[in-house]
Amino acid sequence: MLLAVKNLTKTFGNQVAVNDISFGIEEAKVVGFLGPNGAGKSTTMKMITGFIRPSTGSVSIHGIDVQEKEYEAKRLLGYLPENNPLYGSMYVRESLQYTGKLYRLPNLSKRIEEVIDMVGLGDEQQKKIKQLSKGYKQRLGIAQTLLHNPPVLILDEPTAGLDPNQLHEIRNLIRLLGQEKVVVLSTHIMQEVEAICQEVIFINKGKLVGNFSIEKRPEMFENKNLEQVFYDLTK
Ligand SMILES: Nc1ncnc2c1ncn2[C@@H]1O[C@H](COP(=O)(O)OP(=O)(O)OP(=O)(O)O)[C@@H](O)[C@H]1O
Repeated sequence: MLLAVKNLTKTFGNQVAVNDISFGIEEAKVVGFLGPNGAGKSTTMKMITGFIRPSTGSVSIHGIDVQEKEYEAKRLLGYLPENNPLYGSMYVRESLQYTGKLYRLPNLSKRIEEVIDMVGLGDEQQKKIKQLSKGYKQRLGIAQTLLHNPPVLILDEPTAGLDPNQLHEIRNLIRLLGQEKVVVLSTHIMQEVEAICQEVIFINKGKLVGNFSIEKRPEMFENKNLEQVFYDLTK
């Protein structure tokens, strides 16, 4: 199993933000992680990536437990948090060098060239991060998640706030990445899910309420579109 999430629960005080969520992903694909505001998506993603500890439950990547073997597991994961924090005063390349050094990557310059090319940052690579538009900041965020070439990517709202052209390009990139990696992404745009995801996971009020392949939607939900399915599963 590339990604196995078992009985994950997170409580904050007396609020249960994530309530006994389990799922597994066996092969490279793009999986949409969907649910209303406050459903527990970001909290689940933070637990998957070892960013916060679950109250109970476990996550493993390629069989490596994220809590027990944090550093080993993190090498297999790329994480783009919501509102990805970046150092505005760093240059684009400098920030990739910094991330690459944290991972102690060999042949770092060559790898930086590759990811700059992959995410389409070429024309902006000489700039300082604070000079980049939102779309290019997202591209840099994705470049950072790709640098160590992990088999699992967790992307929290990677297309939020992008213009239509940037949306198109970032979606194409995610689709391409999904051919060789597990990509779990959260989004509120159902058209985006139809366009790039092979599987969806719905959560509502901290609980998993649906997990199915996009292909099966018509037969499972009487030809309802994904927005109607979203409404039915989370109302
Ligand atoms: N550090 C925290 N302390 C207390 N409550 C928190 C904390 N982080 C999240 N929560 C609560 O947990 C619940 C789930 O939040 P989460 O951010 O995971 O939802 P989400 O599905 O990602 O929402 P959105 O779509 O709005 O980003 C919310 O009620 C939120 O207020």
